[in-house]
Amino acid sequence: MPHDDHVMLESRDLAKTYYSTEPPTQVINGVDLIVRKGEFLVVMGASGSGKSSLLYSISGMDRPTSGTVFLEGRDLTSLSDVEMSRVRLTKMGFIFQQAHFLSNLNIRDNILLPAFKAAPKEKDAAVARVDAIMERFGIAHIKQHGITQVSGGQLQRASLCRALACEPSILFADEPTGALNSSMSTEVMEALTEVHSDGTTLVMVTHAPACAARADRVIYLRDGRLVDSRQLGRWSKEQSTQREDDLLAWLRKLGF
Ligand SMILES: Nc1ncnc2c1ncn2[C@@H]1O[C@H](COP(=O)(O)OP(=O)(O)OP(=O)(O)O)[C@@H](O)[C@H]1O
Repeated sequence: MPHDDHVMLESRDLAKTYYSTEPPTQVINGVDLIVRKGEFLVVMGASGSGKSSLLYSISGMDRPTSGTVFLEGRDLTSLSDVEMSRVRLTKMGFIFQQAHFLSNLNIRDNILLPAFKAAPKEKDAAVARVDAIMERFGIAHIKQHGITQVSGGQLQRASLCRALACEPSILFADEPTGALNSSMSTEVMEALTEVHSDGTTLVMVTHAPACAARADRVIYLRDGRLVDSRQLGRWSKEQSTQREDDLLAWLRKLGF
């Protein structure tokens, strides 16, 4: 099938079974998904429905058991581990619930690490880029701080800066606000909304309807199957309450 230039990521008949359990657990079951360039897609579903497993399988953090994943038309499932690592480093950004920063490095050096690894000969350019990103997301003043000297919201904004340091085509976020209080959560969602407005494609797993309401589209998983999808269109602050109410009504119908 020829590649459609508007498609960033596509999975076809994706399945994932964990064989470490007895009996093996099939957690993703025949997921066909298309993420368009510039789209902000949210994955929702009950706990254990397979959201993180889907995110890991489509982002090359884990290998699906069967099916295919294409990033801008390139079959990721056929890549070697080394090739896949390179794609993750240069084309993808990741944010998790916890920051996973090194405690012996300050915030800025943590953010710089992947950029230095991706292009060791272009360190000056990486420093300039990272300084600009930190300025933009309001954390330039904590550059030299250790990771225990900043708030949870600042640390997640630092995670976002690290994820953006290599200018990824697509950003994957797994419960990025899961460990934050509501004001810090809003802070991080504001930053993600900005990243999306810049044109970055975003795929985010969340349990929080208020965070999901910022997406262009929400998909719903049940027992590893994609059972429904809701198009929300572009987020705007004025319509945020209405969007959240609509989304909640849809989620309740699905048994969320
Ligand atoms: N490495 C693993 N080995 C075995 N089983 C796993 C593994 N990772 C996840 N599972 C199981 O797969 C199922 C789906 O897990 P997953 O984390 O993808 O769901 P989720 O929807 O993201 O859940 P939550 O919302 O609680 O984070 C769960 O039953 C989980 O226990």
